[in-house]
Amino acid sequence: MTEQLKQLRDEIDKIDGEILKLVNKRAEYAQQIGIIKKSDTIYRPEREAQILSRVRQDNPGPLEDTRIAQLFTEIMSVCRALEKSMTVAFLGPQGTFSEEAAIKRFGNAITTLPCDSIDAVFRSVESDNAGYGVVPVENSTEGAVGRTLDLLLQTSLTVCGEIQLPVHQSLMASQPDLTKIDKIFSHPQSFAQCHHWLQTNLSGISSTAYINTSSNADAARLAARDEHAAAIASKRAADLYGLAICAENIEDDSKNTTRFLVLGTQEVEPSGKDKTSLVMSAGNYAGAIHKLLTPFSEHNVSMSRLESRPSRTSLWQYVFFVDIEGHQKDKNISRALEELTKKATFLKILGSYPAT
Ligand SMILES: O=C(O)C(=O)C[C@]1(C(=O)O)C=C[C@@H](O)C=C1
Repeated sequence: MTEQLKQLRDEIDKIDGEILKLVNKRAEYAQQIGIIKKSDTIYRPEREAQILSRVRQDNPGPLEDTRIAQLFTEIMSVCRALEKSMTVAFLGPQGTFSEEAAIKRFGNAITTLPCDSIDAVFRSVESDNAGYGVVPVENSTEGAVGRTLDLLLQTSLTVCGEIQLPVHQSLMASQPDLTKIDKIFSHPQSFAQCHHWLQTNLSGISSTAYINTSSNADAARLAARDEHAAAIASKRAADLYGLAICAENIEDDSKNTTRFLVLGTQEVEPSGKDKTSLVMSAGNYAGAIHKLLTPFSEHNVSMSRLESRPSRTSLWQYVFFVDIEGHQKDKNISRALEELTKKATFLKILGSYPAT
């Protein structure tokens, strides 16, 4: 070993000693906070969002901001686990993008509960089998996830967070020779996200050989059992089911992103940069929607999303899912919501939470 290498490693050893002391000191403080909170909610999304925003802002580099956020998410995850263990339900099986989203938000020091449907994720949190649930709500290529919207309308749960996950699809198989492949398994949304790539690069495989599965991870599981099959799924699923990656980043839009919601039972306090989700409906007359939207413009509230969905109560009646910028405790928002209550035939506030 050269003298210079030894010196650098000695420096790293000293720093590791400091980090070790400091993270444990931090964990002790979290433990004390846990005692003060007693039976109160341990997970505080607004506080975690503020910590992540501060460390990103103060980050001198060379580590990238996203790496720093990952590191601090894990530090908070282990501190939180010391206060109380936490179970998070998600759309399974293991290896789905929903699981990735759950770990992106909560870190690895959680118990994960894979569920076989979006309905089951809602049910797990409603019945207290899990403290929180993670469900997909929209994809930048494919649009809204209807089932999630329908269940949000009925549930007693609150939305207490959002997670944006860049979604990169890979083609994988039990052996790397693509000429042997005669069928492809995947979730319908993933087929749609990779439509152009499949037509250009695998034109020999007819779309009748595309087999829909309930999740990407399930597609990987099925492909692992059949040497003539490939799957479109995440790299994580390939690792999990021992598949070889044949092609990476095959999504047609490199910015392909899925937005997930965190479901819980708590009202989240303002973080300083928040979003509020609500669902409303208007009467069936000319100008009804315009009337519903005026309180937002009058109180200077920005709307980041407006999605219509059949109400499922009567024919051609719609509900509108709306995301606005700010927290329901902000003055302009609470005033707009007060007026909206008078104008809407139905209004349900799903929750305010830190915007990402
Ligand atoms: O500040 C708190 O309330 C804590 O419990 C500490 C802590 C943290 O590790 O910083 C952990 C869990 C909460 O979700 C928020 C922050």
